[in-house]
Amino acid sequence: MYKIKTLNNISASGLSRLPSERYEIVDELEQADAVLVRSADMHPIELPKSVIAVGRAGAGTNNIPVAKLSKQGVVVFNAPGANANAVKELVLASMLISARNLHDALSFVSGLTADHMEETIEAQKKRFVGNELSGRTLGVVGLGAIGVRVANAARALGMRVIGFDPHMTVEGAWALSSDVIKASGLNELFASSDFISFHVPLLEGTRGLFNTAALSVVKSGVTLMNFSRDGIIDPEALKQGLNDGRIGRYVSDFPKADLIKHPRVIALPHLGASTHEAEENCAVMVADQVRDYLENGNIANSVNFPSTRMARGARSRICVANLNKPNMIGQLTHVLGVHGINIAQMHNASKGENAYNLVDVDDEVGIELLTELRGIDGVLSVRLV
Ligand SMILES: NC(=O)C1=CN([C@@H]2O[C@H](COP(=O)(O)OP(=O)(O)OC[C@H]3O[C@@H](n4cnc5c(N)ncnc54)[C@H](O)[C@@H]3O)[C@@H](O)[C@H]2O)C=CC1
Ligand SMILES: O=C(O)CCC(=O)C(=O)O
Repeated sequence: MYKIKTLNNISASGLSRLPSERYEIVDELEQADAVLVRSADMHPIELPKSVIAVGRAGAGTNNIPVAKLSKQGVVVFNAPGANANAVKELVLASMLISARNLHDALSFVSGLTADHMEETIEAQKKRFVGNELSGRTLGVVGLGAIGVRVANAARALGMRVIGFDPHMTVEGAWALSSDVIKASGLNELFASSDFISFHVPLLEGTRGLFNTAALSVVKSGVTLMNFSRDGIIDPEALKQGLNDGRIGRYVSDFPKADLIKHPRVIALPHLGASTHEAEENCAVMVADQVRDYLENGNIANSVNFPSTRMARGARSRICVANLNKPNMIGQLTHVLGVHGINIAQMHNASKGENAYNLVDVDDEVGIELLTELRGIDGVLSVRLV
């Protein structure tokens, strides 16, 4: 029986992919083989040795100590693109809310009384006159699963779209509307946009991507949309821009106590991926991936280990995670040879500092062999499935 611990609400459709004859959702982390998580902060959590996989039912993995888990051979999965449409739709909503002053208009109406209501509305509506999106420029920072969808949807609304992503994938480039202008750098994007939307992961290189230097080049009154992570926007630059009006609106999915009441701020409670569809898509994708890893050792959409898949072709499968350094395969196969084990089929792949091997064998595999494999310098984990 595999034991799964959930650290957040995981959609029932996802959990139903783990059949109850073979899977149990447990209360105690100490018993778990795998963890399913959304936004819970896992940095302070010490995972027990029993946990071999973490499935993030979402895109961002900055809430997970990925580098530390890699050293323990724990495979971290996410669900790339599974919630991208939900975020795209909220970005479109936030552009419309900002451009038509809907946030202020709604609170104006909710403060009205029945007395002279119609006259008051007709007299006051000029306070909320807005702009149309068509013809305005949207800058998209990060053209991955979400950014590409946002850029294409904005083009369909008649906007001019300029994008920046130094590491764009070939798939992303194929999916992006050919009308989207490629910015030569962030400054060009910042200087020419009426709306700027951020869709990058929070990494050391993206922390404070929007800072005082960026503020000095933006168009006055620009709308910033942050559905990425709080750390992407430098707090001092943000406050300065909001107070002097260079930032006309800041729409954020990551509210900060000192800014939630600021008249130029529209703060949402991290709602980007909160649709039934996205929650289901993410949970199903990540549950399937974790299941295939637990049962077959296959890896798909891991952020720390390479995608590695091999159809089952023999009696037993040995799964070895190791550091990506010379002579690891030589040492593994040597140990198998010493134990008289013939390899039926084998697959090796690497990703950054880590590598992973699936080794199918027809002979019986004893505990001594597994212990010897675990003893090889650079081996992170060994499993028999
Ligand atoms: N508000 C919410 O509920 C949600 C927020 N997110 C956030 O959005 C982020 C992006 O999500 P996806 O588009 O699904 O991820 P993705 O991995 O498909 O796309 C991220 C893109 O950012 C690009 N990038 C990285 N560094 C960059 C830089 N310095 N400048 C420009 N581009 C850069 C990458 O090349 C990649 O194409 C996630 O990491 C997460 O933090 C994602 C889903 C829901
Ligand atoms: O699960 C959620 O609601 C958060 C989604 C998110 O931020 C992400 O996928 O990166």
